[in-house]
Amino acid sequence: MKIAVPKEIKNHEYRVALTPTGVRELTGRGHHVCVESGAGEGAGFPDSAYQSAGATIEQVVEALWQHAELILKVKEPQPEEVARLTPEHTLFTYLHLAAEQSLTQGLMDSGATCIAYETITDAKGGLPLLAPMSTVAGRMAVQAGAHSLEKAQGGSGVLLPGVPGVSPGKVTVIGGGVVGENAARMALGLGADVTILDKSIARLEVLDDRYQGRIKTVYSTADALDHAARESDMIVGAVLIPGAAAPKLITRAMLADMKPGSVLVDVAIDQGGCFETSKPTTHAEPTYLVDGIVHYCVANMPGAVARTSTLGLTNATLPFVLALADKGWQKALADDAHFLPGLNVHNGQITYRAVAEAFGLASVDPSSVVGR
Ligand SMILES: NC(=O)C1=CN([C@@H]2O[C@H](COP(=O)(O)OP(=O)(O)OC[C@H]3O[C@@H](n4cnc5c(N)ncnc54)[C@H](O)[C@@H]3O)[C@@H](O)[C@H]2O)C=CC1
Ligand SMILES: CC(=O)C(=O)O
Ligand SMILES: [Mg+2]
Repeated sequence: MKIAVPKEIKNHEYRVALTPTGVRELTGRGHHVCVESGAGEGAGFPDSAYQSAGATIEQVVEALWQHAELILKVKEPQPEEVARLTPEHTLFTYLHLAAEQSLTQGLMDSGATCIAYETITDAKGGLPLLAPMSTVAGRMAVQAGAHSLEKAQGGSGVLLPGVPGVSPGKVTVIGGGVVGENAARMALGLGADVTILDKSIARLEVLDDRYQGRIKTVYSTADALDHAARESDMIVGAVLIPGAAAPKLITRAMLADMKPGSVLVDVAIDQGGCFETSKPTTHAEPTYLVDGIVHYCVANMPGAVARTSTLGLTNATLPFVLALADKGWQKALADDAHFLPGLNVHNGQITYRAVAEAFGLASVDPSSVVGR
């Protein structure tokens, strides 16, 4: 199969979808891999490393897309990339469509087959291609939030660990999944006073057992959210309803109850964000103020630590990439009930129900598309 790896073009996105190690696996099976010149540079992989692994290097981005059957990316396609997609392409990348109607429409109009990393499942009920980047984003959320608490960043001037004689800062994490647990772990390590809110009692039980009371767990209700807004120095938004738009849990009215200079870190921004006042920001300008509250809403947080993130992401994606290359998308998805929910758009139709529901559109069952 002809496989293409473009250089990512989103603001400050330095990850790459395939490492030279992955190229070696693919070329060893007889596939042809073409990498855009400089695609791996930001993650520490020069063109020469890809060439040594058997890839060809392409300087002209249009030619790279034109000759490809399978396109491997990291971030959702940007408008100029959507314009390059055709019905002959299979695209494998993060999509987060429920947050972006124009992208969804663009992918439908392209006729391409679009498979999202973030809706592939596993036998344990997890999201194995989202989890490594959620781990990174969760760990980064607290360092980004702690920096945002500094006065020069518009923050309240609270140091999360406190000092002897001064109480630590309070961190509330809404959603105790992969992002939430990793954020809480970092906040705990810094010495903050940490609380996790979740709708899942089963998940709160796991966290309570794992952290033996060092992290407080609270069932997420409107009252609990009000309390969190009043008391917290930092709130991390980490909820997910797979494939769907995030619920708005902290409203604009609640900002008035927060301490001035407190910080909201909305990691769930890639699914539209879980705070009413969130809007996507970039690494170039990561924060903004609303009613005196600092908002950090970067939608590609792991891109900033591209070396670690690329290695973590590609470890998880490689088995799926190999299946797509060896079998073609239809058989690869038909053979694997956990890979199948990755299919979001095919031949102009939405094949993931929560995405269609977000826009009041119809969806088709992915099984019917792959003949499963
Ligand atoms: N901004 C960025 O750079 C990145 C963002 N993310 C995003 O972070 C979000 C979280 O991802 P994961 O932790 O992997 O998901 P997860 O599925 O592991 O955890 C989500 C948790 O939210 C809980 N939840 C759902 N609705 C809730 C509600 N109303 N109140 C309280 N808890 C609720 C669930 O019970 C679950 O425990 C996703 O939107 C994901 O796409 C992930 C990686 C990078
Ligand atoms: C999950 C995601 O959107 C990211 O890693 O950028
Ligand atoms: Mg996005």
